[in-house]
Amino acid sequence: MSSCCIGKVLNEYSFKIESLNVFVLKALARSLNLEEDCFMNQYGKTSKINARFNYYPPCPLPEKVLGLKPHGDGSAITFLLQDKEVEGLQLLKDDEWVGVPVVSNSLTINIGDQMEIMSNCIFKSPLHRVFVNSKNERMTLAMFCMRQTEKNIGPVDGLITDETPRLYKNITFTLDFMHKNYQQGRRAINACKI
Ligand SMILES: O=C(O)CCC(=O)C(=O)O
Ligand SMILES: [Fe+2]
Repeated sequence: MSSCCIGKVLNEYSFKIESLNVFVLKALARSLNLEEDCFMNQYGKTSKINARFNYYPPCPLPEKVLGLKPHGDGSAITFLLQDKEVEGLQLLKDDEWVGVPVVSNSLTINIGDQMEIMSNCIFKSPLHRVFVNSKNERMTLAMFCMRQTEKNIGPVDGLITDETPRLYKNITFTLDFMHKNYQQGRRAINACKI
């Protein structure tokens, strides 16, 4: 596929992901009996999508190497197109690493740090990692939908009550902020907690 063709396909795919993102943001808001635009309003009309192509070659020492070290996504929502056949993604659930199965013709949807903040920790951004194997290569495409401008994000008003106090500061959650924490082996979300 020529680079021009890849650009066109990726552009079309991004538009489809953006409508799916709006659909998911509204559905998450409705599930909490909140006004359906409340996440989108914070998130802004100028939402950004970062696309990351992940390629994991076969590795002769899979028990010694990780494809991606444990991390939470910095997005609000991530839409992951997994490899058609090869598994590798695991997420931490109740202190155990659980494999995420490959389901054909589907997307894996992950909650990111920005949604954890906006929902005041009702929707949690799970720690996840990728393992490699010695036989097969693996390829995935992650679409990170996020707010990325200078505007702050924070827990939405309707979720802060006497019983459920605010857990996160209002913060400018940029990619830079996220990557700095990641490189230093820390979770950006922890730096947002009150
Ligand atoms: O490749 C995968 O299965 C997961 C990728 C991922 O977690 C990421 O790109 O943030
Ligand atoms: Fe991730």
